[in-house]
Amino acid sequence: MAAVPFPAGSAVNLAPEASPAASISLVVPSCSRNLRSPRHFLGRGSLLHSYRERRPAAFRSNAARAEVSVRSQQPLDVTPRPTVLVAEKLGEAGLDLLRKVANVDCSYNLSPEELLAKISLCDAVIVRSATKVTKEVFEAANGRLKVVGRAGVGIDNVNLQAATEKGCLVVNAPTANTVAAAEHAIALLAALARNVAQANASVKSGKWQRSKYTGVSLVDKTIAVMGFGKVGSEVARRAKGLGMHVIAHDPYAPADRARAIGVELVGFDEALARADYISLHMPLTDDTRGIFNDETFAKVKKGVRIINVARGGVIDDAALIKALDNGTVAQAALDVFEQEPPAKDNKVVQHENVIVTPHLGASTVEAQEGVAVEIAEAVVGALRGELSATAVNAPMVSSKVLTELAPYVSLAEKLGKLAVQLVAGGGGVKDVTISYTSARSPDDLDTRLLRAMIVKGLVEPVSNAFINLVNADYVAKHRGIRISEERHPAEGGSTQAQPLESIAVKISNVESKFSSAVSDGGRVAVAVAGRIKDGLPHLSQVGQFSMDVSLEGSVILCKQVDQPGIIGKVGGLLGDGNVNVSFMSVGRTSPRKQAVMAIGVDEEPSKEVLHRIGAIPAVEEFVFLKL
Ligand SMILES: NC(=O)c1ccc[n+]([C@@H]2O[C@H](COP(=O)([O-])OP(=O)(O)OC[C@H]3O[C@@H](n4cnc5c(N)ncnc54)[C@H](O)[C@@H]3O)[C@@H](O)[C@H]2O)c1
Ligand SMILES: O=C(O)[C@H](O)COP(=O)(O)O
Repeated sequence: MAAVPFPAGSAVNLAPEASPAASISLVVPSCSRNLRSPRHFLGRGSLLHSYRERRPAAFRSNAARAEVSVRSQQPLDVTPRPTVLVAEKLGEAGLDLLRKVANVDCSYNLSPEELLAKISLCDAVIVRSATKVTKEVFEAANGRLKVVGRAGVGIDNVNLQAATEKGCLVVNAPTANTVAAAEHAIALLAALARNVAQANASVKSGKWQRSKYTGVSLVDKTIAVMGFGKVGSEVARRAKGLGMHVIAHDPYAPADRARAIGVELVGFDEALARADYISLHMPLTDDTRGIFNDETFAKVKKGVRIINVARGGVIDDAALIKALDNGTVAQAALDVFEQEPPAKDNKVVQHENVIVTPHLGASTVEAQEGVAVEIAEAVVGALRGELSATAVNAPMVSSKVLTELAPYVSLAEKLGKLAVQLVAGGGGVKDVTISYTSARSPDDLDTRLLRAMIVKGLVEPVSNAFINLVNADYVAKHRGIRISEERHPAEGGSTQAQPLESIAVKISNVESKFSSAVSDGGRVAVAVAGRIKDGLPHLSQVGQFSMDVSLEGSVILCKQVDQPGIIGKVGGLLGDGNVNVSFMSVGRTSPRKQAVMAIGVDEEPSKEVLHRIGAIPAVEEFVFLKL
């Protein structure tokens, strides 16, 4: 240990000298720094942070409120309440949850134009299946809309691509209406087999046609469940209870789940060929749109009965009419339609062998209560910046992983910010390599969050883009930034308990503003690395110079000829300029040769102070970097 002259009260920490990793650190005690919770890294850094930035007026009014509040000594709420538009009917329990944290605007049955007009005033919108959340809606939101909550399962009415591009999180309520949908499928199955709907209408019209409405039995018949997910599995269980043979087709369903319920998983064609009843439970996607078409109906058992509680678009209507007319399909029961509500003269709806319900699958009292709470919790969590377990367009990161990665999330963003500021003409970043040094096996280290935050750090300082976990990969790709990730085993000192020893960010094929940041044996690349020390992000490497600077406030990097008195001179100039130094570290190649000094500062030095630092004869180059 050696004393280094610096303002009184500083703690001094000298790392062992070695070349080129030697570093001398000066630790200036600072006020206590509370580690923010993971949700705040995500929230302030992504969702809520942007929400605040984009609402200066709201903040001005909050500042005014604060003043009044201080004078009158009333409790102060300085956080503006987000606005949640509830565009379709939602259960009271969900609305109550929302109202605790947000201004809730229940505007049902908006026309598309009315939705476009309202959306820029909303931080979140909650819809069911009737509201189309189109690309135009995301554009009209003007960056304010941060969450779309789908109070149900199917998200085919939300333009996910547009949501992702705008960094808008889409969450759904995937579990609360499962049983209701399965029960409705079974209700339609039984009604179809026993002509309940037609017979009911007939009796009410004064007729008594017993032989006309003779039905067919369910017991011992084969039902093919197409889409063996949540609803499909519940339908399968219930169909087995009715004494049916249940087969299922789902290219992605695990065989053990099917085995556990006693269901045989089969290929698409085999399901068609064997089924007396076909019940549809797959989502509407590009792959499933019109999957029941002329070709498909040519493969079914003649006289098959079809139940669709999934999505109308899965069946090609024209093909279904033909199949009904020629007896290939004996009957169909439909809860869902390509266009909802269907036109009055819709031929499928009007067909005598078709029974219909107006998209009632999820419409039970119990399901709607559950869905309302499920979606309200997801939207409130997302507005707080928490990652939702039901996120549709963002990686799901468990809360355990989130908690342990929290400090690294902040480090990652700061390293991205530092690296891009070292690039001369900041916009030309194309090749980025992220290196994670960890004692853990790659399977135990989820780096998606860190990669997203590095992209955020890289792109936001040099653009007006808003980046979060939802759109980081899209933005990087869109800007032609190639991100490669490397993992290196930790060399020592770090344990499995610690997720990472260090993170390094290297930008290749760029010119550096600060030549000492160049690494890669002289090839053009700027590189910085950092680690977590005492729970806080620290800069540990710039180019080939090792150092140890707490990454708070801003950083001055200064390359000089290593000689006595430089640290004092720079510190003195900063002190004269009323700039508080939080941390200082010197890394050098060998004594009295070149050194890179990193100085953490709480305030931004004036141009005059920076100029005077640059004018110190031993200083060869320096750069001021904002964090
Ligand atoms: N009518 C209603 O009110 C109502 C209510 C709830 C759900 N739904 C709809 O039912 C569908 C299923 O809901 P869920 O909660 O079971 O969803 P889920 O995601 O749990 O299940 C869907 C299953 O379909 C499978 N699948 C995907 N592509 C397939 C294909 N090409 N062939 C066969 N299977 C395929 C998936 O692997 C998955 O297992 C969704 O479209 C949903 O919108 C409708
Ligand atoms: O996908 C769903 O959850 C169902 O189709 C229910 O839709 P709904 O919320 O409009 O009833």
